[in-house]
Amino acid sequence: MALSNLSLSQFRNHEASRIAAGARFNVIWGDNGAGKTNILEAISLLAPGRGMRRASIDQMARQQGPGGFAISADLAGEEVRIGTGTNADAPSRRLVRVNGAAAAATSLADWLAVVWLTPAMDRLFLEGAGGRRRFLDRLVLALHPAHARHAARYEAAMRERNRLLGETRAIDPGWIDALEARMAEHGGAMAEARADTLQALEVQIDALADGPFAQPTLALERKGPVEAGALAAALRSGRARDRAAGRALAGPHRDDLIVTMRQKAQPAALCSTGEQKAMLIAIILAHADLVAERRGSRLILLLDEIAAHLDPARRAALYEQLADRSGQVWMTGTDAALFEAVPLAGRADWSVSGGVVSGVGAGGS
Ligand SMILES: Nc1ncnc2c1ncn2[C@@H]1O[C@H](COP(=O)(O)OP(=O)(O)OP(=O)(O)O)[C@@H](O)[C@H]1O
Repeated sequence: MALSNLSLSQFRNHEASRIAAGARFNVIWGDNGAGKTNILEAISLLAPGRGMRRASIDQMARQQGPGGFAISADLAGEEVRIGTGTNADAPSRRLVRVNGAAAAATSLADWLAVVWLTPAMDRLFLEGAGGRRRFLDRLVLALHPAHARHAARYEAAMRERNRLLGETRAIDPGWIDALEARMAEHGGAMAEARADTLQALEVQIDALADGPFAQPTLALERKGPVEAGALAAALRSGRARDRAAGRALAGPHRDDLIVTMRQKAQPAALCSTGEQKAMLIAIILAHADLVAERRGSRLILLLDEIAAHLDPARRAALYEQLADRSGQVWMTGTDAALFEAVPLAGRADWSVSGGVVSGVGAGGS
């Protein structure tokens, strides 16, 4: 599975970019601000969620354009075209189409899995749990496409419960019971999918042992019970506390992914930037193996500025490891020389300047 015929129309600084993507590697280079990351962000929007920048959708249409934007791509070998975007008259409303028919954004996970590493993730282990949870959920989604639907329903029920608990007028307790039952059902499914993913990842990480990348150990820190019945009971008994806090204090929306470097038995936050990045790379390589084993080659990897913080030996090792796996990889950087060691088979290179993309042949040849 790979994206082909990627099209960006009025998206960020791209007026109309068409990319006849390489089946394995797409290497994008250009100066700062050229529009490289914008291409990866566009691809990330072909998956459920807010995309790799978590930007608000109404900032994405090209400022100098007519309003609204469109992104689409063919799924090679599937005769399916997926697309997303907005209309000028409703700039905050994300529309999704599969083969021309309107679809829910969560349904995109049925088609392909998109996982990314971005420079902002250099701080993943140093900042709050939200970023780590989102990273984990991206990995989970690739194995459990229904995770997006469960998360969306869980969050909708939680928001409604938070609102009701904040009301000063008397609320029918049956209404809150129903919302808690919904949170417990979908939250239980989320917890199960996360636990399954972590367990399976651990096995794949073991199999990577002695590779060039630091070995991470993954664990989940939870706030509250996991099993649906116990979660429902915890929500019920926690109403007064949650009312005072203004939000639900127990549930999978507060899970945290805890990463430790095996070799040094050291929390990721204490490791060097390069070691942290190496652990993230080990996780995504192990994850790529897992996805290939369970779902075939449905993975699209977006590696923004991937060469930063990697010495030439680790860079070469990464390209070699990626070449040994299936799935399509998109990489960006400011300098073509950073990608010399990327294999030429299935590779296409693109130079970007001022939002205009030019194909330059594999390896710049
Ligand atoms: N809605 C928009 N309309 C027009 N241009 C936009 C919009 N949003 C962002 N841009 C422009 O896109 C450019 C940034 O593109 P992008 O982030 O893809 O850069 P990049 O090539 O990855 O650069 P770097 O190497 O610095 O990360 C900036 O010039 C920014 O002004």
